[in-house]
Amino acid sequence: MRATSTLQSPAVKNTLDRLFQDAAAGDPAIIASLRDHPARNGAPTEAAAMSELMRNAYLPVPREVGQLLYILASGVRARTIVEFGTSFAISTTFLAAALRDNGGGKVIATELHPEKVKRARQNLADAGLADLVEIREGDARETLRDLEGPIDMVLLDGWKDLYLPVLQMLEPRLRPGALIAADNMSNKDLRPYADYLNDPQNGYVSVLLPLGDKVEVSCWVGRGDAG
Ligand SMILES: C[S@@+](CC[C@H](N)C(=O)[O-])C[C@H]1O[C@@H](n2cnc3c(N)ncnc32)[C@H](O)[C@@H]1O
Repeated sequence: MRATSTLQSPAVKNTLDRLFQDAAAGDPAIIASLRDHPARNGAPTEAAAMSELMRNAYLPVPREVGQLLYILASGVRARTIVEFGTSFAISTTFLAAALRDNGGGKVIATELHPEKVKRARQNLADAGLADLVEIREGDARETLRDLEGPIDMVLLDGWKDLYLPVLQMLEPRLRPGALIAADNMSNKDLRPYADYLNDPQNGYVSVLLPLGDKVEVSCWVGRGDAG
């Protein structure tokens, strides 16, 4: 009998359980070891250098945020989803599971660290979802530049200073009603992003959800003549 949701299939469930366990076992020590690093104390650090420091850290969305991503992608019957910041593909797995249940589509994912790209591809293969994901290795500002629309949904979960430029780059290809989920909104570096999304002139209706480290969920309504 078919499971009600692909999230309940043994391959997806077992893969997510293993990845969340590995993240819980390893991430706290990595993050603690970097506590005094200049990059964690506000000093500007180039995206690639930061990714190298975090090469073994999962930094995943929590399970409830993963569930939210599945719900949003299912709710808008997404076919094309863009993900900025893939790491070991935990969030990607939730998004791809929704695509499977929507009848197909593609997550265009992007990750800067080559070793993480390899591990993410393996994890997606283990979950039986590799056919629904294209991982573009490199800097999102380059890898997502030539993307074809229309885009139904975007997840922003890379380094925080790039949420706004990456979203603005994708904006011309958002379809009306596209959903944007931005994780880690409690990070003060995301104030300019929140301000932009909450200014109605910019074409979004937006709300902050108290899940995990806080998630901003926004709907692209466009910059038409609001009268
Ligand atoms: C918070 S983690 C992503 C976690 C992932 N979404 C999950 O739930 O499993 C952020 C990831 O974004 C990647 N990243 C940061 N800046 C990037 C950029 N400019 N282009 C592509 N990837 C980037 C980092 O290497 C890191 O692996």
